[in-house]
Amino acid sequence: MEATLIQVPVERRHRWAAAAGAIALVCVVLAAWSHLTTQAAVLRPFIPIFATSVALTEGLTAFLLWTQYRACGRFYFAILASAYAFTTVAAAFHLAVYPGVFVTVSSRSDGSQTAIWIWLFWRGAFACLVTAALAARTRPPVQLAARRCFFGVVTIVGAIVLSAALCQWAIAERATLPDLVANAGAYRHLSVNPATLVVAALCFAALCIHISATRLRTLMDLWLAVALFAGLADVALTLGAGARYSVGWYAARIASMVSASALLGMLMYETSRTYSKLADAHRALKAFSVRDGLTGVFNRAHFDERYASELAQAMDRASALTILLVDVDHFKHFNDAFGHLAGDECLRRIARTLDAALTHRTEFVARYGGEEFVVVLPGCGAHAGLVTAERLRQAVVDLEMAAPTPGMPYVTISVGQASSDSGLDSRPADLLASADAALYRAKTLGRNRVEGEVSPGPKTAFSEPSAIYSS
Ligand SMILES: Nc1nc2c(ncn2[C@@H]2O[C@H](COP(=O)(O)OP(=O)(O)OP(=O)(O)O)[C@@H](O)[C@H]2O)c(=O)[nH]1
Repeated sequence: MEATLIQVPVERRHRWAAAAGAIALVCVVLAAWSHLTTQAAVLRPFIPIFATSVALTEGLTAFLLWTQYRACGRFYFAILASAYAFTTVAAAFHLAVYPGVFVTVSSRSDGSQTAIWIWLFWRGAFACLVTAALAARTRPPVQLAARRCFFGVVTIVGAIVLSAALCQWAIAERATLPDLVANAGAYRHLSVNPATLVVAALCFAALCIHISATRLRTLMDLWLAVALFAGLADVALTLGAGARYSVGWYAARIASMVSASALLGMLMYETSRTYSKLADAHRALKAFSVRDGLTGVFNRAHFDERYASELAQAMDRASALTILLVDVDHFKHFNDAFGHLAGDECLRRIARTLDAALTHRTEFVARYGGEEFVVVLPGCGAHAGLVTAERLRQAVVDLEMAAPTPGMPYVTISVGQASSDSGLDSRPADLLASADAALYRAKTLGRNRVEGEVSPGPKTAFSEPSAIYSS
């Protein structure tokens, strides 16, 4: 799984999605092109909706880019986040000064000029900052967490302060800044003003530099190109629109929304995919972490946790629970005679056999350590436990794995049994100690046998040594 989106290579489906977005935008531009200057209805709520949605999407994009920066330390993401933070602030100011939203339409102190100057800063700064980010693309990540945080905060806060300062300056200097919009919102001076042409050139250059520098190899490159392309379309349409609330003006605002949301859509989609991949990886890791690497049955840590909770549940429900401690007989001889690899294979086969011999979903086998296994049988009393233990012992004999020990043709196991319904103290450790004592007896009484701890009454051997011993 890729650590950050900068490393996610572009796949065919990504190209199709980005191409679909760009083609939809081109269709909007073409559809509007011959009617750019046609006046449309003046929808006053449009600007608040437009500016709020742009500010929100760009703010969210800045935040997600910041989280990418925090995760990987690549300064590239910090600069991109600052580009979006800049435009978030500019969009908010744009809304605040737009004529007819919070200020009157006609007075000289309104935002008839400042709104468009702020829009120019917004478009120009976005193009510049995205291009500046390219320079940091190949820089190694900032490793130290404190430095990472410091540089990131300085970059983003710097962009926010710069944006707010430029917007404030545009508001303060509204009397001296050249007029871009004539009375009644006509863009008479807009397309001939050098500032506008510089911003248009910056947007075009940013798109070309971005494509040639990145070759659109990663997801980030691809969707940033869509955002830059939409930004350029916004500028081109605004220049051709002729006036506010014309067809071209509305089309430009749509392009601006595409520019604001292109990267956000990709970031949200990829973040949700990353979460589902993480959940899969977590599930796989969890399943893997409870298994013993050699035998594939549950490991000791899982046994410790699950055994205690199964026993507690059995106590709560007043039902029984049996545990069987299983030890491979004379396993050292086996290893010495056939080698450790054969010993490993022997343990694997015994583990599989024990596991396969269990009949209930709640029963389980774990490797207790070395050549010892433990079997937990919830809902199983002392007598049924001894029957199961005997079945397991026989199943291992039936494997007919050759043993090197004199008088023992096959590998065998000894089993010590203890049950919670035997009148014994039923704390997990006590039950285990009883099973261990029973196993010890099975060993001392000749191996290949089951010994149970049944109380009250004398401790009983369940099975006599098998016939294979006496041969
Ligand atoms: N191949 C292999 N051997 C192991 C593994 N874990 C423990 N052993 C071996 O198991 C053997 C256990 O020996 P002992 O404790 O003397 O027990 P034993 O020879 O089975 O004798 P009894 O238990 O008294 O029947 C040691 O030789 C360990 O090296 C393992 O993962 N793989």
